[in-house]
Amino acid sequence: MKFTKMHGCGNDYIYLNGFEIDVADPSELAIRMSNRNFGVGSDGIVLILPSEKADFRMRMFNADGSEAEMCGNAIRCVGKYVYDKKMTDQTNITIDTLAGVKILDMTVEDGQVTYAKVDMGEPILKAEDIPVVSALEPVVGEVVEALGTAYAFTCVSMGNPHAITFVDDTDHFPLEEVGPIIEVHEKFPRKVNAEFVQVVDQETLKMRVWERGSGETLACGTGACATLVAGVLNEKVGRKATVKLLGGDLIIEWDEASNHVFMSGPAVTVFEGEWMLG
Ligand SMILES: N[C@H](CCC[C@H](N)C(=O)O)C(=O)O
Repeated sequence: MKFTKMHGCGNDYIYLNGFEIDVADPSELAIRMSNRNFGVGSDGIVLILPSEKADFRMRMFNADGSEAEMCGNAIRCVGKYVYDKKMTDQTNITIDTLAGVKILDMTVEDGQVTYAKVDMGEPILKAEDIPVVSALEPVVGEVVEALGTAYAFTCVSMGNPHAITFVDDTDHFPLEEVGPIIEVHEKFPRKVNAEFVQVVDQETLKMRVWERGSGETLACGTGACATLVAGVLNEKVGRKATVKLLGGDLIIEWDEASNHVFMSGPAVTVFEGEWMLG
């Protein structure tokens, strides 16, 4: 089975063409292909599929096999995939996801997509829709304890759940210890992606992320969007900022008039491969 390895800011996935192959159990396949020793190695897999509602549809599975509602870094790569492989000749396309239909505006250089701006839709702020067990509305300052420390989280969904807290120094934050505890905390009925954010200035945030189902990744597109929203709700940043991640930078804007969040960032194809393990 052919696959394409791509990444957005180092958040790397394996892309499978659902127009050509049929994957019987994508959850099980995600676990095997994502394994960095016995498989290809990735943060998960992404299926590119036909759609009745949009130009294409995507399904995304984390490294643990769980299916996520949406993936920001992956959707930019899906746009690149379908354009570069001439499945479309349009640079403005729509992609259906479990979080709804998203609109991409792609940049082409030398005949290939290098960058995309994605309309990620409106942030979801009601506790029950995120979901998070909280009496707060919006959920700003929900305290969650981990290893004896009380963290004040702001919770936002971009179709998938995020919990954001602000720290002094992301480079030296014990993410490997704290992240897994927050991910599965009882306050998050569908688990959560946990973002740890350092404010550099009114237009710049540094973020590390412990992703639901994948652990620490080098970047999280939906997480960067949720982080910007949390930054605005906490009056720490303006409505447009650069989110600096371990794997690269994303430009995020929460447009006041439309209430939509826009994410801009790169998409890279690393290699094409052949999966031999069934
Ligand atoms: N782990 C996430 C899905 C991938 C999100 C992230 N990689 C992105 O770029 O948005 C979740 O279970 O909600």
